Amino acid sequence: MEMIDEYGLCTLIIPSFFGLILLYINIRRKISKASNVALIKEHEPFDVSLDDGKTDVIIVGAGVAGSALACTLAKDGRRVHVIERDLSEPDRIVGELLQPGGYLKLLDLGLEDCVKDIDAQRIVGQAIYKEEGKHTVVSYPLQKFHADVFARCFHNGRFVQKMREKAATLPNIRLEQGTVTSLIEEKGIVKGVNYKTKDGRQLNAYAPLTIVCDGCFSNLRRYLSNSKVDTTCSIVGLILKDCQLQYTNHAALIMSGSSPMTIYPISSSEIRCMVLIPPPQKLPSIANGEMFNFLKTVVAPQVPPELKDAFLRAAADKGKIRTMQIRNMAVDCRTTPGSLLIGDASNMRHPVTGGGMTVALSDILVLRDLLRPLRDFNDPNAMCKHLQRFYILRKPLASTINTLAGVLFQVVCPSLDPTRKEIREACYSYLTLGGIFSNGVSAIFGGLNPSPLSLAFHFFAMGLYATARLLLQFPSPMGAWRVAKFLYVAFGMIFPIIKAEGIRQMFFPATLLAYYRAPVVAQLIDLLN
Ligand SMILES: Cc1cc2nc3c(=O)[nH]c(=O)nc-3n(C[C@H](O)[C@H](O)[C@H](O)COP(=O)(O)OP(=O)(O)OC[C@H]3O[C@@H](n4cnc5c(N)ncnc54)[C@H](O)[C@@H]3O)c2cc1C
Repeated sequence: MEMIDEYGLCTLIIPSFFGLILLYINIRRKISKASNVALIKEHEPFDVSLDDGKTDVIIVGAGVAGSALACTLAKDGRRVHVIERDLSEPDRIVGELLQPGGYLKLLDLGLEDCVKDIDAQRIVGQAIYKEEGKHTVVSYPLQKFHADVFARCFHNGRFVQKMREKAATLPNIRLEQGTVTSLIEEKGIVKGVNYKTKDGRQLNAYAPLTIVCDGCFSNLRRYLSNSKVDTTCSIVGLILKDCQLQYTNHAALIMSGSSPMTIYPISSSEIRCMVLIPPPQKLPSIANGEMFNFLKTVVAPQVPPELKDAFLRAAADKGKIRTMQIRNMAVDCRTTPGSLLIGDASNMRHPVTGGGMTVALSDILVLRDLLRPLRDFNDPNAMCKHLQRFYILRKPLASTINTLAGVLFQVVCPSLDPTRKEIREACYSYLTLGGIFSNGVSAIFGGLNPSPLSLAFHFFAMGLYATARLLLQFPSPMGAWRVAKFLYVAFGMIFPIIKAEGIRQMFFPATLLAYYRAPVVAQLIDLLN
C-alpha cells in the first residue's frame, strides 16, 4: 500500500513539475516575442571560438573607438567579433589627453576603470602662453561635477590596452588579431569582412552588422565614405623627462613664435611636447640633423624656461622623436546597409583641442542608444534607415568640437597678416576676461558643454569684443576699416568649417529628424541639454 502511494505520488508530482517548467518557458518566449524591445540577457554565452553565423557585429579595429564599442555592445548582450591588426600595446603619439567631457562619456559607458592604474595625470585647465612671457590660466568649470570629473593625460597605449583587456574578459566578445583587407558586399549589402590572420591565413567573417573603426589611416573608408581627407600640418612629438610644468595639473598651449606647441604630462615622470609645423613649413628631416637644428634654434626659444633643458635633451635624442601628418576630414558617409563607419575613420579634426576621443566616445553612446531597442540586426535595409539618424544625432557634440578645433588651429598658427595677428590677440584677451567668457569657451573646449549655439554665442561675443577694442584703440574711419577687415577674415576662418559640418545638421538637427519617431527626438533633446 505504502509502495503504491509513493509510486502514485511520483507519477503525479514529476510530470506536473516538468509541465510547470515547460509552461514557464513557453510564457517567457511569448512575452519576449510580443515585445519589440529585445529581452537580451547580459553576457549571453556564445561560443566565441566558432564562426557559426551567430555573430551580431563585426568590429574592425580595437583602438579607442573599437574597443570601447566592443565592450558597450557586449554588455548589451550582442555577440561581437573584433578584428584588430595588432593586439600588442600601441606606442603612439595620439589620444593622450581625455577631456573632462570625454571622461563623462566613459562614465556613461561604464568604462571609467580603464583610466585607473595607468599613471594618468589629473588636468584641471590650460595655461596659455603668448609672446613676451605673457600668459593666462583658464580652468575647466568643473564645480558642478563630481570630484572625479577632470581631464586626464596618459599613454594612449595603456588606455587602449586596458579597454582591450576588459573586452577580452567578456564572454560574448571574440577578440582576434588580424588585418581586414576588404568588406564582403553582396547586392549592395555588407555581409562581413575578408581578413588575414596573424599566421597568414585569409579568412572571411560574417555578421549582419559590420562597424569599421580602423582609425585615421583607414583603408576601408573608401567603401563607405565620400569624405575628402585634408592634410593640415605636421606634428613633432617629444617626451621631456626630469622637469616640471610651471602650473601643475594644467596643460600648456604655447602660441608664441612660428611653431605653436601643446605640452602636458602623460605620466608622473614624462611630459609630452607636441610641436606643430604649420604650412608652408616642411617637416625637417630627423636623419640628417635638420630636425635637431630646427628644434634647437626655432622652437627652443619659445619653450618655458623650466622645460628648456629637458626639451633640448629630448631634441637631441633622434631615436625618440616622433612625427605625424595631421589630417582633417568632415563626415560624408554613404549609408550602406549592413555597415557603419565611426571614429577617426569617419571624421577627423585638428588635435590642438584634444577632442577626438571625446567625439569617438560620444558617438558610441549615440550608437548604443540607437541599437539598444533592436531585437536583432537581421534586416539590413531597415537597420540602415534606422542608423541614418546616427549621423544627425552625433552632430551637436561632434560639430561643436570639430569647429572649435579648426578655428583654434588657425588662431594659433603664426601669420604675417596683421588682421590675423589681431584675431589672435583678441582671442587671447577674450580668454583673460574670466567669468562666463573664459568659462564658456573652456566648457566647450573640455567637451562639458559642446553646444553649437553656445559656440556661436562665443564667436559673436568675441567679434563684438574685438570691435570695441579696435574702435577704442583707433577711433577713426581707419578703425572702422580695421573692424570690417577683422570681421571679414574671422568669418572666412569659421564659415568654411561650419559649412563642411552642415549648417542645418549643426544648428537645426531637429528639422532633419522631424519625420522620425518621438523617442528619437527626445534623445536629441537629451543630447542638446
Ligand atoms: C597627433 C594626434 C594627437 C591627438 N591627440 C589627441 C588628444 O590628446 N586627445 C584626444 O581626445 N584625441 C586626440 N587625437 C585624436 C584621437 O587619437 C582619435 O580621435 C582616436 O584615437 C580615434 O580612435 P579610433 O578608434 O577611431 O582610431 P585609433 O585609435 O587609431 O584605432 C584604430 C585601430 O584600428 C586598427 N586597424 C587599422 N587598420 C586595420 C585593419 N585593416 N584591420 C584591423 N585593424 C585595423 C589599428 O591598429 C588601431 O588599433 C589625436 C590625433 C592625432 C593625430
